Amino acid sequence: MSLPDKAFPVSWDQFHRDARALAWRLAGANGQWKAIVCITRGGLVPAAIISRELGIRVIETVCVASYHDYTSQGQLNILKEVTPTLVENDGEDVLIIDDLTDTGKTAAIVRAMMPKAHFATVYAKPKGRPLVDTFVTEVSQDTWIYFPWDMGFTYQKPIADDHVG
Ligand SMILES: O=P(O)(O)OC[C@H]1O[C@H](OP(=O)(O)OP(=O)(O)O)[C@H](O)[C@@H]1O
Ligand code: HPA
Ligand SMILES: [Mg+2]
Repeated sequence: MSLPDKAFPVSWDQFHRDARALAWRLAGANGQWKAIVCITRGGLVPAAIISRELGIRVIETVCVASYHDYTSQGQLNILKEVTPTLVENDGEDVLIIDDLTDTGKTAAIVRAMMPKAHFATVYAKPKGRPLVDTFVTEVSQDTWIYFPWDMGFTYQKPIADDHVG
């Protein structure tokens, strides 16, 4: 397991604000979306917030798993495909939501299923950025984003304990 150099921890409050900021951007994008397809599991949380903000009540899933042991990506497994009615017309008027795009591999696979859909993530790293239509915050490729649903409270050492000089 290799840990990226930098950490970008996100609290529930910040995630809610960032997902709402994504909804504002999408509202300005003039899309008339008939459904949200969220990429599980990470896309479930922003999809709930965006569906509330944009009044989209049809929510579908595409179930993909790739990061098997923490930060190392393995084979991409599609555990469940999207319902065929949404794939018709190449996913026109469908909004695809995920929490982030990193290498862009997940986005590329799901985009290929619905090439005309609008793809949105809350966070994006440089490699994945070209694959998304709308996102809120970019972080560098050597940063790991820590989501609030993966975290718990732990003791933090004082900065001075590790500070030399
Ligand atoms: O751009 P990529 O390098 O493909 O990585 C991005 C994907 O990785 C994470 O999901 P993961 O497969 O870990 O599953 P999870 O959402 O169930 O945690 C994240 O939620 C994205 O879906
Ligand atoms: O930076 C990340 N954080 C959490 N999950 C992820 N899956 C791919 N990249 C990341
Ligand atoms: Mg995911």
